[in-house]
Amino acid sequence: MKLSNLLKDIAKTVVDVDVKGLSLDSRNMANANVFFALHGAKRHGIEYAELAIANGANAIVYDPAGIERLPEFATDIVVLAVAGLNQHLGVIAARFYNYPADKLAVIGITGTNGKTTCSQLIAQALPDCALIGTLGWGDSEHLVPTVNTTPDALAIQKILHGFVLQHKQAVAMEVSSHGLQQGRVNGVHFKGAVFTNITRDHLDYHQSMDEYLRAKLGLFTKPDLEFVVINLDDPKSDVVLAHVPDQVKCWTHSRSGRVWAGAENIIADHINYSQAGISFHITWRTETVKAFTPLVGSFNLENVLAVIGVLLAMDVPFSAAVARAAKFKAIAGRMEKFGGVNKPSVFVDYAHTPDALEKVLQVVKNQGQLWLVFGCGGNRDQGKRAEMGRIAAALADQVILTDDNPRHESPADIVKDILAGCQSAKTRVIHNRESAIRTAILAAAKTDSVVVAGKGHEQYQEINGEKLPFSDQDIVKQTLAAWESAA
Ligand SMILES: CC(=O)N[C@H]1[C@@H](OP(=O)(O)OP(=O)(O)OC[C@H]2O[C@@H](n3ccc(=O)[nH]c3=O)[C@H](O)[C@@H]2O)O[C@H](CO)[C@@H](O)[C@@H]1O[C@H](C)C(=O)N[C@@H](C)C(=O)N[C@H](CCC(=O)O)C(=O)O
Ligand SMILES: Nc1ncnc2c1ncn2[C@@H]1O[C@H](COP(=O)(O)OP(=O)(O)OP(=O)(O)O)[C@@H](O)[C@H]1O
Ligand SMILES: N[C@H](CCC[C@H](N)C(=O)O)C(=O)O
Ligand SMILES: [Mg+2]
Repeated sequence: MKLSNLLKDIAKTVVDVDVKGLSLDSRNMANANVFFALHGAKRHGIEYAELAIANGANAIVYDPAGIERLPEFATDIVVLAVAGLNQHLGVIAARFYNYPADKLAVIGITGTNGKTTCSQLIAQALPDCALIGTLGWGDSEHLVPTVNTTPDALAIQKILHGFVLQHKQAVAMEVSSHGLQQGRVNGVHFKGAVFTNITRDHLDYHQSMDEYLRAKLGLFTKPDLEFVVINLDDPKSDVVLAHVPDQVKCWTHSRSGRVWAGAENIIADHINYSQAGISFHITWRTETVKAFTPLVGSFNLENVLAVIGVLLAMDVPFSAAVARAAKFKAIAGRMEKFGGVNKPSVFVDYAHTPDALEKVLQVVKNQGQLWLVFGCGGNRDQGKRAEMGRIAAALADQVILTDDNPRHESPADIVKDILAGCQSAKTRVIHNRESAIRTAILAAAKTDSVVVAGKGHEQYQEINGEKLPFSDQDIVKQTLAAWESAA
């Protein structure tokens, strides 16, 4: 394939090259000869062009933004400027991989919370459905880890191409607001788009909640979208629905009885939440049936309803969709329960936003004393810290503030920000996360509950750019064994 074909209607190529492969990272040029130098958040890829050339690049396509003076390259290197390159990259990669998304039913899921849960449940329910998201990409049983929830534009097309070769039928893909803003999903043809909710997060990156929502809306105006599934109980659902083009079929769900005129509405009522799961009645069109899912918490009912919406939109019969919900398996690091039965119940959960933390604590409340161990990530939204502190103080009986990926920030400063919302006798600080978890569990009575929030499935603690091995799940298991021996 020629570079001129890849860049058709995007940039004019005077000298052409045969394209062997694409890369946007000078450190990873294996099988690639075209290097895309992006205007990054921290630096410009052009700084690495020489290294890319040393590693095999013979064409450099760069974003002129942020470049004062272009370095001098050898004459046999093709050098091309493309304004707004990151927004074009997805289409360029889609062309290179022959539009893999057109051969798959790609379902994009966006929202502050619930993306991983919904995508995993969709993959559990649909045959030959692959995943791309926080837990990795591939089959749910064999996920390849990803750095980002939504990978970069080149990686996405390459992954989708691999799915086509493996004869996958569908893909459930988490679409983050960063991914949308940076054009990582441009060139992906989505069949369906799901909106879970929007609450505070990522205001370090987006300028305001309006900007954050604006980024998310980008998923609902993708060309050739066939259907959307919208959570009508989220206060911003009207805004999302208002942006959906007329020809796209709308599915909605609610627990409140709300319906949307002209949409296919799915309603849950007679809801009974328990530690064993959720039983409810579900109504679609004129049919009402009894339903059950083993997942716990009101937020998981929203996730399950969204997934049932996707299944219906994909022509799965209503009874089959409801039957699948009864078989859903819990997802790693999301309300993952350890202990219980003559031991404290310990929940490892990925709540790292105020809304998620509040919802998780509400689920576990009233099971003895409620212990909470959590912290907030460094180099992320600082404003959410005090809010999470306030929620912790309001809902938990004992709070231990600890470290959660401090990255390049001082752990003491992060905790200080959280403490602004929860300075009280019930709060103490133990920076070492292992000690914090051990302290909570060993002090808990057998009827108590302990929530360890924020890291869920993560297998590391990120400090100063280094990811040190660390697992909440492992520490919880070890400490529960120690609790039992001491009892
Ligand atoms: C702030 C942000 O989103 N950054 C993402 C962005 O990197 P960047 O623009 O900061 O890149 P940079 O470090 O400035 O480098 C500029 C360019 O030079 C290149 N480079 C850099 C170094 C080098 O040696 N050689 C080289 O070629 C880089 O590949 C890049 O193209 O583009 C990269 C490639 O797509 C992403 O991996 C990176 O995510 C970083 C790791 C990150 O932490 N992102 C988080 C905030 C994020 O994206 N989170 C969302 C949402 C999470 C959720 O709520 O679920 C996600 O989708 O993961
Ligand atoms: N629908 C929901 N509404 C509110 N909170 C939720 C919902 N679903 C899950 N949660 C909470 O949010 C946490 C993260 O859930 P999940 O991993 O599914 O979200 P996500 O959107 O993929 O998050 P991330 O942005 O980090 O990828 C869960 O551990 C739970 O505490
Ligand atoms: N995808 C989210 C995950 C946060 C998880 C938490 N453990 C943290 O590090 O803040 C982010 O990158 O903001
Ligand atoms: Mg996720």
